[in-house]
Amino acid sequence: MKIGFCGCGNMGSAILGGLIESKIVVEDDIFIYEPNDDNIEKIHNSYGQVNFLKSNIDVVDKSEIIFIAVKPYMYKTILEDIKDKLNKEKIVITIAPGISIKEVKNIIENKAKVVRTMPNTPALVRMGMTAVSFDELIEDSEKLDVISLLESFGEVEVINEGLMDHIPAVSGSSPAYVYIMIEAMADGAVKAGIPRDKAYKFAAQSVMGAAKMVIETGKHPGELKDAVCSPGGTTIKSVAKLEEKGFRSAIIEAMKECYM
Ligand SMILES: NC(=O)C1=CN([C@@H]2O[C@H](COP(=O)(O)OP(=O)(O)OC[C@H]3O[C@@H](n4cnc5c(N)ncnc54)[C@H](OP(=O)(O)O)[C@@H]3O)[C@@H](O)[C@H]2O)C=CC1
Ligand SMILES: O=C(O)[C@@H]1CCC=N1
Repeated sequence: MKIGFCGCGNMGSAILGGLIESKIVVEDDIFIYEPNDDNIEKIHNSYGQVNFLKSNIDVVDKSEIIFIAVKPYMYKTILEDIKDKLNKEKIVITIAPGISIKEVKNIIENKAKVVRTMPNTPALVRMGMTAVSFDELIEDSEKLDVISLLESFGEVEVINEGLMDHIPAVSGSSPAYVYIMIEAMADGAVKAGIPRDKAYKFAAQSVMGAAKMVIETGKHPGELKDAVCSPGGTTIKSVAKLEEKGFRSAIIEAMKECYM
């Protein structure tokens, strides 16, 4: 499978890293156009055999599946640039919030098949969460190929495109909320005298373990929370303080802001 990247910054590099680490694609079959020299250097230092090309058009020419990994406002220009190199054998994968399959198909004049996704940066460590919606023209075998590709860097859920605008809040953007929480937990630990490097480890490992408990036990998060709260113990005191400070509603309100 020949995979192209039109742009390869934070999210493109995370997908690239996941694809290469999972070995679903070899470096030699990856084609990238990326104008930022710092990003090129970083990618080159990690994955020396990937092919850097001179334009997005060259990337499309060489690739079967193409990730458009640029900022949303650049999509229109880039899709217009590449459209003459597209054909029905090629699949364009979008990763931007707020851009529908229909809009993309209109810009490229229906010349290729389109897959809309919302990934997240933990793809880099193959712990990504990707939502995917398909163009109606995509055949079942092509859907399976795309899903396998996306699964190489994490979990995948096929969803109705009508829900796609709500996915950044819960998975595309949500790693940022968790990083803030880990940072805050580490600051609290440092305040109490725990060395900073250890503080990050305690905080991050606890977040990862708690997430794994939700996924692997299938228990309701509230039940898992109750199991941590001993009567009259330490946890219920911090839980009460979180409720007093509006922890839950802060998250729900933040998610509303995320909606495009
Ligand atoms: N970051 C994230 O967690 C997530 C991002 N996304 C989506 O991914 C997309 C990319 O975001 P992100 O990776 O964060 O952004 P970045 O800015 O990190 O990456 C975009 C890259 O595209 C490069 N670029 C600029 N112009 C062109 C061009 N004409 N052709 C090709 N590449 C170009 C940029 O270079 P330069 O720096 O020089 O401008 C940059 O390196 C966005 O649509 C975003 O919404 C989706 C899910 C999660
Ligand atoms: O902040 C953004 O707009 C992108 C989309 C999801 C995560 N990052």
